[in-house]
Amino acid sequence: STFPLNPKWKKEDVTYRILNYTPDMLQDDVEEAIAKAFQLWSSVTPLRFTRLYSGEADIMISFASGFHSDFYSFDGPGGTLAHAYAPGKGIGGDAHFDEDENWTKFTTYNGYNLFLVAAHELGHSLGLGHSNVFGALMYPVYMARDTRNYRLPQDDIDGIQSLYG
Ligand SMILES: O=C1CC=C(NS(=O)(=O)c2ccc(-c3ccccc3)cc2)CC1=O
Ligand SMILES: [Zn+2]
Repeated sequence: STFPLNPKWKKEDVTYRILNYTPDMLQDDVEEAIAKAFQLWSSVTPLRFTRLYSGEADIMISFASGFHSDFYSFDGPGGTLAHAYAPGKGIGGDAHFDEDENWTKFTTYNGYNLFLVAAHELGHSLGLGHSNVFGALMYPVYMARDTRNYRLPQDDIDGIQSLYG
């Protein structure tokens, strides 16, 4: 399902920028997790994602804790892990990750896999809502799973292609 009014990017070239980093991971691992999350979506759509290193990108990615100058403050460890805004100007498309979580590149049970959570949140940044299909990437419950050669579930492919196919 998609957000009401079905906002989507009206272009195929979408830019992103990583504004800051979590101390939980190597910067290279953060950049790789984000790039791989974007690749999941670009591999099944005409969308192309370009990383910017300054200025205003469509999708601004940041780590923050507690209040971080939007209306959805984070809540410390646990609870909300991240949130993202549907496509649009300004904060539209942006994705925020709760720095009070333990972010990891591995599939462990005492941390959240950044690639997996980013892939989910970027689904929202592209206009997807939640799926009711258990195991779908856009299913609203985080489940640790092997991410080494993770493939986008069919429900998520159908969802994104209904917007950008
Ligand atoms: O858009 C939002 C806002 C906050 C939510 N709660 S969350 O931050 O605890 C969250 C829960 C599950 C996920 C998730 C689901 C499937 C795969 C990867 C992550 C991401 C964030 C759920 C969510 O998707
Ligand atoms: Zn979600």
